[in-house]
Amino acid sequence: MAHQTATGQNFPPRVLIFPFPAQGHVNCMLQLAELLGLAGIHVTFLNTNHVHRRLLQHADIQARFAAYPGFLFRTISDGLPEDDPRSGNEMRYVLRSMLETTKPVLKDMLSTCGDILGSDSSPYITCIIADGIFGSLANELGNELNIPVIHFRTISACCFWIYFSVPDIIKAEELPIREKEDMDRMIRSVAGMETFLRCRDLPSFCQVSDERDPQLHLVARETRQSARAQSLILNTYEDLEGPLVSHIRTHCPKIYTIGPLHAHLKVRLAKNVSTSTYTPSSNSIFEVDGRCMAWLDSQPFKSVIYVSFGSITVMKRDTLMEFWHGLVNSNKRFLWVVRPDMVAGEVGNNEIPAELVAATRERGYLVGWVPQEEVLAHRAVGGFLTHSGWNSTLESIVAEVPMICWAYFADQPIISRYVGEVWKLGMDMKGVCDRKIVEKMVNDLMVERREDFARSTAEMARLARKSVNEGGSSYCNLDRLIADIRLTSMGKSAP
Ligand SMILES: O=c1ccn([C@@H]2O[C@H](COP(=O)(O)OP(=O)(O)O[C@H]3O[C@H](CO)[C@@H](O)[C@H](O)[C@H]3O)[C@@H](O)[C@H]2O)c(=O)[nH]1
Ligand SMILES: C[C@H]1CC[C@@H]2C(C(=O)O)=CO[C@@H](O)[C@@H]21
Repeated sequence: MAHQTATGQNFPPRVLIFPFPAQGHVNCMLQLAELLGLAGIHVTFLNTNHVHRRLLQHADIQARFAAYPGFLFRTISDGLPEDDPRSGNEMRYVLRSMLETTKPVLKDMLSTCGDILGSDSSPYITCIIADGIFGSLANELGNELNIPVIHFRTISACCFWIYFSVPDIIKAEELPIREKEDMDRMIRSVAGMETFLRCRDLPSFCQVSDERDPQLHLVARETRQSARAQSLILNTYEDLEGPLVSHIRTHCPKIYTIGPLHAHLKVRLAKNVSTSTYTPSSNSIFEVDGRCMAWLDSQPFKSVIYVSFGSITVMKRDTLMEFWHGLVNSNKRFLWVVRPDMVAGEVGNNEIPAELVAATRERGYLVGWVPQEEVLAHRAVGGFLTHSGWNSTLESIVAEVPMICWAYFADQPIISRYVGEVWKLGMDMKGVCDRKIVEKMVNDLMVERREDFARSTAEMARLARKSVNEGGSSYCNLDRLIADIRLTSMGKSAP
């Protein structure tokens, strides 16, 4: 369905997709972009210069997205110097910088979008799908320019709901957390989580000792902005987070749960005749090293624990060494992603003990970045030691791989609580890292409790597959989203 401008010309809808510039956000927003592209919607995907340069370097995005008529990549500055670290806790500064600098630039681009953000066949942005963490910025732009705004929040519904409930938690005097307080203290004021939410499970930005903490207020404020957007997209599925989504619906009535997006995309690509000749490939901003797949091929069935802490985590060398000793002492085979920028530079002894080197040579494999979906789907992988990023969690669920969760920051502590306590898909190590705990948990996951987890992971994966296949909740919700984008685009014309 095309929309008609004041001059009577017909153009297809054009959606501007604008992710926060981190792997976990860009990844699933590119998956959504591809799904919209498959439906014939024209997309302008707006990356920061930094992310776009890395995507061009490490992924085949240009060729892949050229298959979708009207698909455009455009870039914008994140306001930081090129050599800014953009990892670990520094990511908070990327967010701050963008909230401070992006709006006027983007407004300018949108006001002249016939040239900059559009193409001849669809010159105007008819709908904005912005990362929900840019909630206020997107809503303001939408209001000023009269463009409908949809938020896509790339975190789990459980984390979204806690951010949304921050005013209630403060009102109930359950935040802030006083110094030296018992982190096992229960938080009772988040609806639906009364029986299992402890201080230590709160997203890191909520674990504050001062209720005026700017980080706390930033995430709460941006999250609440989603109630003012036209609608909200979540990368989750009803059988996983339905009860939480119902709570969110009391404030944000129009929600599309369309995940797990990576599995959803696979289903829709397989159905599409014109794209069935190619398989979905990487959206990586790191160089993918696929050589570990041959190593996995030579390992026994479900014998390998896969270890990865995602794209942002930075840890001290001491923590890395605890993981390493724990993995080696578990006597299990391991495949471990150690990004070149993952270990915080520390002066000191950089020598690796001989027993670790020998054991790693015998039954381990260290690599800078892997094709994670393929790794998790490999028959040799029997467990995942993860930082509990939301994409990794969904990928593990779909692959039926049980998890050990070591949370680093942001939404990860609440995801790890859900994995361990609610969904029973693995064990929650939280932020503690001790070689004895690593060794014990790896053995529990891979041996002692293997059968229990095999049942729960198989069931949750079955429900995930059901949701993204024809007739499933995520499948139907995506169709609804596409229809709504077409409808709201009608009548939208030049700015
Ligand atoms: O060697 C690797 C390691 C990871 N990945 C992929 O990288 C993505 C990582 O995403 P995620 O697991 O969500 O972790 P982060 O990169 O840490 O993502 C950020 O964004 C997520 C979505 O908002 C949040 O849930 C996280 O807490 C936040 O840190 C996943 O798709 C992985 O498949 C690879 O392809 N190869
Ligand atoms: C650096 C973090 C700021 C917020 C982002 C986020 C979110 O709540 O949307 C989750 O984790 C991090 O990627 C982002």
